[in-house]
Amino acid sequence: MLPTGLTIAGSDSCGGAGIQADIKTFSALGVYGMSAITAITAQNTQGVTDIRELDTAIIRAQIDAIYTDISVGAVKIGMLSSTEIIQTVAEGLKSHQAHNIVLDPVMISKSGSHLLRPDAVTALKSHLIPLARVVTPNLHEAAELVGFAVDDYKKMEEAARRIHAMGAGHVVVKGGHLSGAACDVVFDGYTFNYLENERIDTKHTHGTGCTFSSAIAAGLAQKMSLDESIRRAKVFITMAIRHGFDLGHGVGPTHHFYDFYRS
Ligand SMILES: Nc1ncnc2c1ncn2[C@@H]1O[C@H](COP(=O)(O)OP(=O)(O)O)[C@@H](O)[C@H]1O
Ligand SMILES: Cc1ncc(COP(=O)(O)O)c(N)n1
Repeated sequence: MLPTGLTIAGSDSCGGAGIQADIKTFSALGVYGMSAITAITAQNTQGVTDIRELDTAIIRAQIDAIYTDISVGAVKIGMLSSTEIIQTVAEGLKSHQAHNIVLDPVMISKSGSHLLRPDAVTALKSHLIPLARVVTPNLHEAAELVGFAVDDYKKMEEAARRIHAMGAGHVVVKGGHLSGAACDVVFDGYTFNYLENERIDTKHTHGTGCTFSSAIAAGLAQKMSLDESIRRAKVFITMAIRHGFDLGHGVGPTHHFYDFYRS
């Protein structure tokens, strides 16, 4: 039996982020990928041109269809778009006693489009953060969650502390948007750890957050410890960025299958 992972997220038509990035990541790391799609984006490497939220009944039906038949090793949550969708996903996961939930609190695409309505941040905090084994905000998302600018290591630590107090098991505040090293702050409720890596000089970072969070979920599905899952995810995202490529005319994707194609 392969370990199994479920992504609950939006579809990215150009394949670098969202559901598509998550399933590629699961597959590259040896996990059988499944999906519950929350919204469809018309998107390319230059931007998002349209978004359709799916109705909550079909979102809940996808979650129920999977959990009533299949044992799910870990869940990655990405784009949720609205308060109603957040409530539906939270109720669905609770009713199936879902475990190993990795919450990437996706808010704005790299090209600047809202993937979460600004009024839905409160619902994300009250309904989903308490269900998460780990939450992985970038600097902007951390700032929206805690209400102050997060732009240096001290503020990343303070933000991690506050998000942990909202009920998350672990918090990883990603430093992909810092100047200098690509260093993420990990907080387990007691101590801070730093995942440090040199910054790769590239503009092709479409889907980095999606890929990193689904790589953490893949590790949990494979019964790795959370710490080990986070460390392997950091290696995976670094290598995927290193092999990122020039697709389209804008911000290209990372290469999820860099290792497979090499061999
Ligand atoms: N240029 C880069 N070089 C190396 N690592 C990066 C780079 N950009 C992002 N990362 C890493 O990729 C992961 C995703 O972070 P980030 O890009 O901040 O997420 P998001 O896509 O949510 O904005 C983090 O581990 C971050 O440190
Ligand atoms: C459907 C969808 N979900 C998430 C993202 C965020 O992408 P990134 O990981 O680059 O911040 C995206 N662009 N599209």
